[in-house]
Amino acid sequence: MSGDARKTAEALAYQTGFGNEHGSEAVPGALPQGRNAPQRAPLGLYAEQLSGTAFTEPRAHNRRSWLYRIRPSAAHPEFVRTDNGAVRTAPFTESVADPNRRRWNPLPDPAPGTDWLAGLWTLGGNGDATQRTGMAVHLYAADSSMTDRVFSDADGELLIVPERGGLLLRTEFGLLAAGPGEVALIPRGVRFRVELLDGSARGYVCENYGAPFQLPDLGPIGANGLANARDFRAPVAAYEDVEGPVEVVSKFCGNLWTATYDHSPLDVVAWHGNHVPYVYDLRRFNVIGSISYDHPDPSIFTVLTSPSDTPGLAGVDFVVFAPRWLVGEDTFRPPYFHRNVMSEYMGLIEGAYDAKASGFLPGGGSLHNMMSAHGPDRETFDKASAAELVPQRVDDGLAFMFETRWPVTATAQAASAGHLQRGYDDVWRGLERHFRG
Ligand SMILES: O=C(O)Cc1cc(O)ccc1O
Ligand SMILES: [Fe+2]
Repeated sequence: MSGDARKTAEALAYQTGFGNEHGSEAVPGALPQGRNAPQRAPLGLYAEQLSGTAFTEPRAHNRRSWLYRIRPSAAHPEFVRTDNGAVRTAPFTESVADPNRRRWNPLPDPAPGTDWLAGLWTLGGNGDATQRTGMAVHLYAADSSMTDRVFSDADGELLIVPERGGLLLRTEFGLLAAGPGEVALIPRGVRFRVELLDGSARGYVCENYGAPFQLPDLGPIGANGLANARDFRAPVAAYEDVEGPVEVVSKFCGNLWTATYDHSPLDVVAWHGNHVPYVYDLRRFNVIGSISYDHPDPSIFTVLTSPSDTPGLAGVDFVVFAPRWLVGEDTFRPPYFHRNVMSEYMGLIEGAYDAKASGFLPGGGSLHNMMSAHGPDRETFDKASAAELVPQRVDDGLAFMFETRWPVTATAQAASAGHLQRGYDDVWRGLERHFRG
């Protein structure tokens, strides 16, 4: 995008807090006071509710916003099917679920003229979007801004994890900028356009079909810690008053549908509510870990969780491995060998990850499915077993994990991708026998 977009991103204003009632008006007086739906909304605007949860869900989980817009969203022609590109949706039936450990290199560069939506490429997932359960892992690689088109996803919310290149997200609620090291959360159904701040962009997306992401409970940690609510930033209202054809692409039950509006649907002049997009800087994560011995389970690094109907069992957790100190005494400090009933997709935003000496690349990813054995590679094991246990700062990388209760089935394109690494099993080859009876 132009330098103008960069300047816009730098000048962005935000309001802070996760899950609270935000409100904003781009024009003074546009936001009704004391009621949601006055007989005539201020300034001739149309009032419209956007519900992210059922009307009747418990107050603590209820998500909805009221939008005050130039035209109601209902004023549109028929949606028709359009090419799904490389976007796939659960249930994933193209291939069988595979117990093998898998690792991918970054996506190849996109063809010139690929925008964020055209550059979305589904790796796999689980559940069923029509049942609002499960999740999908997507990657994106783009070299162009979306122009004259916007996207929204009825199938789930989108957690966007940039790895390269800043994104300017123009949403119904206003503007957000997210670059590498930050994440953006776009709630189900919210319309947005992605503009590139650095000429090209690459990253990951967790599409969460299930309950909206929330902050994890803190239990004995106390009232503060992990991702602090006040570090989430929501936009302030900013609207486009554009007459002319704008394509609205909507993902609905696994397919992309398109309708051409005669105006920009990013025409919300004021809004209030808690079904809102956010940006969060992962470097603000308050990392908590062991100050005595042993390597804690990575749940201690949970940024956001999508709960299921079983307490403690997440449809998907978003977990970050942020810079931290390791001080464990008589402890094997990197991630341990393990087999996990949960399935783990990992990505790398920059640098390296402390369980893998090589081969796990920024922009790449690994999939360790339900019960598949994994952990430190041989080189990491050998090094960490012999390391002198002085306090050690781990700050040479930023990795993350989408951890989900169901196995992840890869799409056909992921299972046969040219960038799928061959011989990943070999990283655990040569782990020597030390037991002498
Ligand atoms: O597999 C991984 O690298 C993720 C992970 C990290 C950790 O610190 C403990 C368990 C775990 O699954
Ligand atoms: Fe793991």
